Amino acid sequence: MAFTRVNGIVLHHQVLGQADGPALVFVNSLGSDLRIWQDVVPAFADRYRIVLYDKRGHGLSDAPPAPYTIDDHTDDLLALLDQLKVDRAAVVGLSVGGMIGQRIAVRAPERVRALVLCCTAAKIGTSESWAERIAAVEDGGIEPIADAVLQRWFTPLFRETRPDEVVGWRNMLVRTPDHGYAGTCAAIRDADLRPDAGRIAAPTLCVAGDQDGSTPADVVKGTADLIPGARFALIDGAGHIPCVEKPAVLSRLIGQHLEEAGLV
Ligand SMILES: O=C(O)CC1=CCC(=O)O1
Repeated sequence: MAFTRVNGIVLHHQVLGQADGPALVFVNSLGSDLRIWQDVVPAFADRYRIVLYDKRGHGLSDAPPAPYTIDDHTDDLLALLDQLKVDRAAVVGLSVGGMIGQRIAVRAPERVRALVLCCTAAKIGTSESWAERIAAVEDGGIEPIADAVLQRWFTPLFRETRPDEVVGWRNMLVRTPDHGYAGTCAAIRDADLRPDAGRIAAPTLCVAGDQDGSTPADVVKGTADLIPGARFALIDGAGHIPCVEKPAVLSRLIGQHLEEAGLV
């Protein structure tokens, strides 16, 4: 666990694995923090230098006043990599984390060796849907929307058979600062990365969950189709957070992609 000041805010991050291995960065989703990667990291810790962090407004990182932009989040990641002296990294991003991954691949292509875009898209939702969500959170906090979010995060099977874990991940969600959450909703609302998707040069794998209620498989596939050479993979029995629900399957897909990209 470490804390670093970048762009005027403190970011919480962890560096694990092999100090001299290729860098592998994981970027979390809306309402989550770096703990969502805990069951994926062990598959890579023997070969990679792994960087986990809480993006602004989330986890133990600072939550400056809303709103944020995807470029704010991207600036934070670039500054964090500078601080850690990581010149180039493979980037795995979940949902809004995948939007940050797409943006860094366009803005700083020399720093991205490979990209895994998990349950994400170049455009997520509509301005109206995000405006509604921001208004709801500004009005009553995250608690009243939490159960609806959890329904998109996890499949019915996961929710029925692993209720204590659902409670734990729900606790993570509702403990996100309201303005950190709403600020990142605004970043997603305002981001349309489709015009630049064709400029992504990093080898890219797009992964979808077959029961994802937030970025359905056809939406993820639509983004894969915009990125030159991108591959698409579908995980059966997964919602929006396969790093929690299907970590072994996701780890295998990430590992194969990184090998094909020549990282190890
Ligand atoms: O809360 C959701 O609907 C899931 C989600 C959308 C963007 C993100 O990062 O998570």
